[in-house]
Amino acid sequence: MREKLVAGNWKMHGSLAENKALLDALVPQLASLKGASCAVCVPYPYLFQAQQALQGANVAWGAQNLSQHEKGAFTGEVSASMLVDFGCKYALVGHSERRALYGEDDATVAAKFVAAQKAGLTPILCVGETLAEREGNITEQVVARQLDAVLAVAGVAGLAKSVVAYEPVWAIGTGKTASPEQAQAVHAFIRAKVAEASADVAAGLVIQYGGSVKAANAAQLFSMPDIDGGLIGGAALSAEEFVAICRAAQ
Ligand SMILES: O=C(CO)COP(=O)(O)O
Repeated sequence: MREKLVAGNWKMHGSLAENKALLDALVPQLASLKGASCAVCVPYPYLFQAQQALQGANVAWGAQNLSQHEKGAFTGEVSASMLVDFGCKYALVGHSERRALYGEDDATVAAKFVAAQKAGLTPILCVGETLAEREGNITEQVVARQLDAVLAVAGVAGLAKSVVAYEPVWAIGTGKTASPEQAQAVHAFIRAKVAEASADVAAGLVIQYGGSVKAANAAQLFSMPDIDGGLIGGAALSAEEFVAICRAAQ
């Protein structure tokens, strides 16, 4: 049985003081979380603070991106091994904001996925369609293309050691959450596609939903058979909201 994972993506939010208040609230409230896992993916400058605050706690941590390169003359970039130095367990790869705003194509995302795994990180591979793609009825084609790019370089064995997050772009930050049925349909498609390569990997693959998940809608989303938790944006910045969402995953 898959254990649900709820991960908070803080995006470009936070300060040392705000983070301390949030992390100091999360640690005790999530200490009793059972039957589900949780994590926070913080901006690079706060990885040390997260490591200090969460060491030994029931909350893992990770990054929101990484370089596809191991080391070298890549000014401003951060490597997978640097994330490991700060105790990261996870690294988001291919978030729609990276794809849309920073031109990350499928091949780059796939290379980041491999780099993360090579260093021992668990990549959280973000996939999802834009509103135009959904309205054009090509959601499955888009998600399949994004998955195929990773399968081509990492294989289904690589996916086995990863998490997939389905995040319809039109639901991110908009308050327009996908209905549980809409999300379940794409999650089932993802699982069926992976099952073409390996039924075992598909059965064990954690597929998170992301896109305006809130405490009020989390339980209904997480009740769907192929939704294994959530990747949380705005609601992750509120201890009360994030704890409630994590508890809904138990
Ligand atoms: O992008 C997301 C998580 O990676 C979702 O953001 P929201 O929860 O704010 O819609």
